[in-house]
Amino acid sequence: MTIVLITLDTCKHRFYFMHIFQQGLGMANVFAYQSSQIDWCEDNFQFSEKVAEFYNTISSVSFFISSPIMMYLLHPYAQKRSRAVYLIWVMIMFVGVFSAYYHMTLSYFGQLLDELSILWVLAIGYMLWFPRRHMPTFIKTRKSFSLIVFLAALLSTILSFFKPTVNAYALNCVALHIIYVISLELKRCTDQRIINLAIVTVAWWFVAISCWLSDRLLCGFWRQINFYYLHSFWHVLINIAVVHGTTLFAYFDAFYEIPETNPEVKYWPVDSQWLGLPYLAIGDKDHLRKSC
Ligand SMILES: CCCCCCCC/C=C\CCCCCCCC(=O)N[C@@H](CO)[C@H](O)/C=C/CCCCCCCCCCCCC
Ligand SMILES: [Ca+2]
Ligand SMILES: [Zn+2]
Repeated sequence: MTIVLITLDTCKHRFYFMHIFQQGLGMANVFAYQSSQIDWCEDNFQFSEKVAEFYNTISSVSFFISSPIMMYLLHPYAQKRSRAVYLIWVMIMFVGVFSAYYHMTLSYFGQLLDELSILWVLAIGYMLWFPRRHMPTFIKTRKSFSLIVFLAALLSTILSFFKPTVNAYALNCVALHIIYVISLELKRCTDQRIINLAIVTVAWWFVAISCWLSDRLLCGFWRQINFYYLHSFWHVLINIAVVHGTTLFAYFDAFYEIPETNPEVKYWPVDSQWLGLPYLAIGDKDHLRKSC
């Protein structure tokens, strides 16, 4: 009897919460097609009445192509360092699924799933890779740093319900902080391969964010020339930037935390910076340690 009452009570609160949630947004149904307050430049329902933005939906698939490849390539590093490396890429697969669902429906629920999954990937990235020596001095261990990041992500999750239109801009600002951290790391780095990787990472991000901003802010212009694919380009370009960025942070992390493994950046399938995807390999030979 008690269990039934508790269940009924929880359900009542859940419905009450959903009611406030929907009333607050002035929407009939958060799952409904086009209930999101954001609509990307691409024409809606061009090819099917089930898929709102076809190219934006299809390009989201790129996240679940890169993720299994990176999990496979990073296997030796994850074994030595932490299984959380796999978690990052599993979460990025979820980002891909939620992003596809969001662009397919343009629902408010889809938007939140997309944004919150990105927020939590970033949070796990910070917990795992934020360089120890740049942590505030009052934080003594990675465990306490992770707790603070966790609480900040939790608070941001709650805040994200209040003004949904600013969430994406706020997430993009985190990328600026990541670039700042990269610049701090590069100050003590003399390995030209790593410096090149950092430059290429920021370059991919720059092209990606230019597409994102242009799609958001200059849609009128792009529509005039019937070219509204910029957000789908962003999906692919940010995916490439994330592959490069995560490899860079994995390298910094391994260099300081597990130096005995001789970490080395390699490229797959061809070991060329121009033709391959970068990943962190665990070295099997002694090579000259450069300073970064
Ligand atoms: C100590 C730092 C550790 C860094 C770890 C980096 C981990 C990677 C994190 C995030 C994955 C981002 C995946 C992007 C998904 C895009 C889905 C999407 O398009 N969503 C849009 C709606 O469809 C939405 O408007 C976009 C919101 C903004 C997302 C901002 C992502 C920031 C990505 C940071 C990338 C870092 C790469 C290196 C930067 C120089
Ligand atoms: Ca649209
Ligand atoms: Zn998108």
